[in-house]
Amino acid sequence: APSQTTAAGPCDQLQFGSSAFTLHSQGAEARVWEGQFLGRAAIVKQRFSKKYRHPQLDAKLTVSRLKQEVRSMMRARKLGVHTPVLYLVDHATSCIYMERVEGHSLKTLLHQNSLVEPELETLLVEVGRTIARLHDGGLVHGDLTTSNMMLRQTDNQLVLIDFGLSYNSTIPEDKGVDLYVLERAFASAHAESGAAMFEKVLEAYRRASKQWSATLNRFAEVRMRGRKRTMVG
Ligand SMILES: Nc1ncnc2c1ncn2[C@@H]1O[C@H](COP(=O)(O)OP(=O)(O)OP(=O)(O)O)[C@@H](O)[C@H]1O
Repeated sequence: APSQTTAAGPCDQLQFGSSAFTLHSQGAEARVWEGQFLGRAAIVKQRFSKKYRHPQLDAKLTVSRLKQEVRSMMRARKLGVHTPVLYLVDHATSCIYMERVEGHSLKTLLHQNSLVEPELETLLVEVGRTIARLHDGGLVHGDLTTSNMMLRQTDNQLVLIDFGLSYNSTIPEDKGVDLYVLERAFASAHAESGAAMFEKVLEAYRRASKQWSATLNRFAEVRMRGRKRTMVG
């Protein structure tokens, strides 16, 4: 039963029933664990407290971020975007148990040059369509990078992960910033071909999104502001 979940010690161990989880990675606000959940490969994302924050404020923030992340994952799924299957939300330990997506991130695949045409083009088009689906549904991802997009080996589907910074918005500026973050990610992680790849993503977005005009106008403005900042700073 879910109530058996315990996080022993200062969160350096994680246990569900009799199965133990091993630490996969540690970010600034969350730890990611790997293990088995009811016989399935699982990832557990655990939010932890920030010592410098006021304890009560901190607890409230942790709870609201956890809820927001879960809601956003579910919302994306309703919009037809693939996200990890949600297994369990444990508020007692601030943990989200979810499907472990089998496969690699887009970042890894692009670095390894393991994608060749026409698969690469198909995938970039899918990225653009996926973001359009999120945005048209009023959801902004908040951390669109090629590390947060995975190609699931079992069905060759593009799966979006890490909804930790996602929020509801229909404001073109917010969507424009979302696209700008992805453009920067392509440019910095995939130097030679990054710009050309992002152009394909953008073209697919333009074709797929009903609100493309307002969003892409804002995106152009966000981009200009970004450039000015780089030139000054
Ligand atoms: N459902 C999943 N299936 C497979 N791998 C996952 C899954 N969720 C997370 N990961 C892996 O764990 C890493 C960190 O997860 P996530 O990005 O959600 O946490 P985070 O602490 O917010 O990280 P970041 O600092 O990148 O924002 C991912 O980059 C990915 O490699």
